Amino acid sequence: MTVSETRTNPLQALQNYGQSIWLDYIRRSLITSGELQRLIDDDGVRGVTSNPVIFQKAITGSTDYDQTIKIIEDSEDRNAISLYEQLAIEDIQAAADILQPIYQQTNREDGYVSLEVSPYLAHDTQGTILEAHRLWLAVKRPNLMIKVPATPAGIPAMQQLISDGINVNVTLLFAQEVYEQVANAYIAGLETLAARGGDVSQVNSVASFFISRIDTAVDNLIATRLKITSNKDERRLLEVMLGRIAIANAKLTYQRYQEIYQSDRWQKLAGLGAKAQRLLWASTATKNPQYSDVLYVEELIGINTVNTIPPTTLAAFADHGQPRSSLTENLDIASEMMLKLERAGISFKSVTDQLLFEGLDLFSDAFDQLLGSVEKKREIVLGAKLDSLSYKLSEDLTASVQAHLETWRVQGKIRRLWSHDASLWTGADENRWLGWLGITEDQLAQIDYLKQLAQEVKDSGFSHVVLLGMGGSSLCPEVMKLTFGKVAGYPELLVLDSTDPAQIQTLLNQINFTKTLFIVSSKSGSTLEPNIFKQYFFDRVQQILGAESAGNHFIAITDPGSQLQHIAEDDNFRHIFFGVPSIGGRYSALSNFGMVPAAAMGVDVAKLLDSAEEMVHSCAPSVPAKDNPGVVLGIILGALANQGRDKVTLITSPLIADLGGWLEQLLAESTGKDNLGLIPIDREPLGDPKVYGSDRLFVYIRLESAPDPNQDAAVAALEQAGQPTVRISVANPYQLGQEFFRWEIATAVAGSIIGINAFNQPDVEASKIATRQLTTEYEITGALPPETPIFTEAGIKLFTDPKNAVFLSEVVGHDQSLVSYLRVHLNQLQGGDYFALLAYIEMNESHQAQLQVIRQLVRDSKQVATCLGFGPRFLHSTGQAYKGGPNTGVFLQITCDDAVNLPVTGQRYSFGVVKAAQARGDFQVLSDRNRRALRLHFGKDVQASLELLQTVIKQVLV
Ligand SMILES: O=C(CO)[C@@H](O)[C@H](O)[C@H](O)[C@H](O)COP(=O)(O)O
Ligand SMILES: O=C[C@H](O)COP(=O)(O)O
Repeated sequence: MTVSETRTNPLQALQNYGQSIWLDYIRRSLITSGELQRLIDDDGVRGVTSNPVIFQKAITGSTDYDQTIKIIEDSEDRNAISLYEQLAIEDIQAAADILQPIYQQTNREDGYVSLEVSPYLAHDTQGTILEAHRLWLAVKRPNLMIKVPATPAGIPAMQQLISDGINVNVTLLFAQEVYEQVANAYIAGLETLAARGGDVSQVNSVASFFISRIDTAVDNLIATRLKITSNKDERRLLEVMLGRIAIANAKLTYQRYQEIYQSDRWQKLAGLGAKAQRLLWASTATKNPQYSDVLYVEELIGINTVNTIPPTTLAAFADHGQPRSSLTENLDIASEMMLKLERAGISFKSVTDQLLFEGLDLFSDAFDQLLGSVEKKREIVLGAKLDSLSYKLSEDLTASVQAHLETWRVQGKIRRLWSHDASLWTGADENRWLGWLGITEDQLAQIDYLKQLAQEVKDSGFSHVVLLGMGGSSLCPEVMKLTFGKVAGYPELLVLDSTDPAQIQTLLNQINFTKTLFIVSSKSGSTLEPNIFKQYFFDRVQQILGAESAGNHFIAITDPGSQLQHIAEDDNFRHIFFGVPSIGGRYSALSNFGMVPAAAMGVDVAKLLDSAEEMVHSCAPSVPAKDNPGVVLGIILGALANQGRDKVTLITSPLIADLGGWLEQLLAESTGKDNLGLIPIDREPLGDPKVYGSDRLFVYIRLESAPDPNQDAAVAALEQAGQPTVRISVANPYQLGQEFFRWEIATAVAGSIIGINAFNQPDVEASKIATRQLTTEYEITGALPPETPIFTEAGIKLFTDPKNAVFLSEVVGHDQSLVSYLRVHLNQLQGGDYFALLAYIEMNESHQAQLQVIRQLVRDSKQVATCLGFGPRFLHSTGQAYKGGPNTGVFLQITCDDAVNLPVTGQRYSFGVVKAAQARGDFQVLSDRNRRALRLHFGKDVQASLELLQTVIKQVLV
């Protein structure tokens, strides 16, 4: 090319027409490769815009960011949104620095880079204001523009931000009327700033007016009309509008711009140095290949405008663009075009309303994808440090799960969960029970007191720590004890959660009072069992060590202001650790109820909580449903329950088997109510696939450091047989903290899908009341109300409620025997039912083994799910679902005469009486709820009675 042939770059030439070209694109390599600088130098680019779609394409579709994600994650675990923001902010800052000279040379007219607030805030004025301020402070560049959508909530936010001196790019503008609101809000914002004595010349703003999407939408409507009309005039009218409405709309809006910024009102601000809010043409890539690829550049050139252009259109215009002052041409035709549109019966208002709606969705969807992709990249970096989850479901079940996942994503339900929205459940007081969402972070922030406690207990030379508590106050400590065992250098943890005198005696045989630290743990501080445990053990310690020293052997964990707090203060307990009132017992594992006993037994709680925090980040509100491990699990649990697969069968590696006990409470007590919910099936012996019905979901929690090959084989066989399965991999026991959190989220989500309040326990309260009536009666009369068995054989007495007694005796007829009664009772089991043994006897290995055999016999014969609970501990756990959940349980309660008599200090009743009252209270509520329940009462020789029962059951099931 000779010198004379050298032609000015058409992009550069646009400056001569008063138009600035910005680049509608950002990506890290654009900056690091020097390409942005080249575009500035060669093509006259004077600004950069970004949006959620642009960042989604940049981060999802490239490896530009992977190394940075690794570096960040290696130093400190972050959640997806915080990772994304760091990446985006780094890019925005780098682009702002490159554009800084233009910002200065143009006296702050150009040289801006835009960063959009979260699209999830489009309907939240205050949220947008806060987020914009946060991003403004984080980016720390004067040539930043914060993008805010032109929604009814976004416009007032923009006005406020302008008055705060923050540059704003108002985006998603389609309609002239909305533009006018935006321009007025901008002017009002500047007026406020001026009235406050602020420097209005420092603030700048653009109004991003979308172009091509209008033609796409209108052309589609026209095409539909053309298909159905043969009227020539109408066809001509319609055809003439194809590809012309967007430009007409922009021209008329530009005319309004000129009028507004010539007004007297504006002139006052202009006199103070204010800059007009320029119209910025966005969405200017041609979408219809039949139109010129530079249509939305060539036709929109005018003084004091900006066109933000994506790279391909930029290159096309540099190649063959023909600049001319086009915006003010043929305004009459533009007006006519808009009138014609209305005349043709196409409502432009409906089109622009719809475009705004779709535009918001598009950005939200892109943001979801972006955050999902960042989460995936984060998971790759974390590897086995994050427990993984996979599932195998039938096609139907998969479709149902996918549908729920999509609903949760589209309706922003994870964000609603994290923002404590009670309407996700029943709209009662659920919002008051979500404190567990933030507990891991809070605990880590004050980890020192847990470390100090661990050191103090270690130094004190205690041989045992005894945890006295029930349900939510005992099950996590029990998981810690059974998983971590005795930690070298620390006392051994023992957990007492039974009023069975034999069980208490077994504990007494294990400890030396002078070397034992007791932890009385009760959130409410008013639960019967921990209260009488405290009375008993405190009295014993006082007797041995004297009144002065006893308190030194006691720690309390309770909610502030509880009765237990006052008792602990009066008795000079060594420590009182507090719970968080907005965390219910079963969600309290990662709070002091789990962590104080764990620290006392020498578990590295900082390590456990750090690991849990990784799962918290994965379940964060910013992680879309399908990538959110807690939500995925919850949706599977909820969706399958709603289709009759409500028996959540837990298979746990031997070393972490006790997690099942904790999960039982969480799932059953949270969801089992209103005749709905999940029935957890824990520790049921594994069987051949043919012994299971079609009411199960199997969840295999595999400890990768110590898996059980038998479980592996059984689960593989179940998958093979088409049973629905979820697999969770836990690399090592310290990652159990992750499961506590994942399952809490999952339970809350499942509860929402099932449609119940996941945070109350109405039927547990009912049996507490029934028990209290009985113990009160005992205190007055010295005896529990008399009761008569319906049948007795070999020292085993049968009790039931009057209705069931009539039913049983009618069916049994004259053939009265233990075998007959049990046969009739068990014959009530139908497909979809479950069988539960409720044993108010000492929970020890030999009793468990015998009851497990009975359970397995019933399961194999009836092909129903089976449960085993020891009373009274299960009352604070699965008891809720047995009474309040689906009425599909057939219950066999077992009680016994106590061989040991242990008095409760200060009471007329003994522990044995309390246990008997609990069993009777439990039975009474089961009956009140029309459950199918039979009670067997053994004599003192429990072992022998269990053996007999096993024989009888075998005869029943032949
Ligand atoms: O709003 C601005 C600039 O302020 C742009 O980044 C704007 O988001 C984009 O031009 C559009 O989203 C692109 O839309 P489209 O070409 O996909 O229809
Ligand atoms: O799960 C909770 C149990 O019912 C015990 O309650 P608590 O911690 O208030 O004593």
